[in-house]
Amino acid sequence: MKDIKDLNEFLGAHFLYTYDNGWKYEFYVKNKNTVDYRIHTGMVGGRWVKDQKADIVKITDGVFKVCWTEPTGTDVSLDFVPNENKLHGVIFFPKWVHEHPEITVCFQNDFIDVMEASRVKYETYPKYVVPEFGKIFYKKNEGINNEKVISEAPYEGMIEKMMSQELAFS
Ligand SMILES: C=Cc1ccc(O)c(O)c1
Repeated sequence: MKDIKDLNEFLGAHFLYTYDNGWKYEFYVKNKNTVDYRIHTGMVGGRWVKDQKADIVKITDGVFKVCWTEPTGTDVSLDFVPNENKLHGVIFFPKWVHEHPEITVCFQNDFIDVMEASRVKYETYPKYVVPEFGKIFYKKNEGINNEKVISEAPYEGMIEKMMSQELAFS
């Protein structure tokens, strides 16, 4: 991906990054109000989501904010600085996700009813807030509404496989 400046260049971006706490995430900016993501490692490693509605804006040249609230009650705010291969993310987990992360480790789209029932059944407060810087180690524009970018569950070795395929095709 070349250096980008405007929102239209951010749409379609596909990123892999590692937060400073070691958590590895994959993120696809599917279109102007939708994201897909996969969580490779961390408290909810194994979770993946398609078609999450989000607010996506340009803050200034080359700096973009993406934020949303999830069916679990988790709120997320991400600031991407792709030209510097970095981001800052804040995840606001409800108490229940911190205490029962395994309930959310699934393809969420097939379990929206479980997420909504859990957020009613279990406690929300105090929230578990995780603010972290992260380093982007892969970035590519895949075009908008590309269903192939995030299309299967994360598994051990997936990132290494993706990176080796990328090298082979570059
Ligand atoms: C909880 C979802 C999510 C997705 C992508 C990220 O980078 C996050 O920090 C959280």
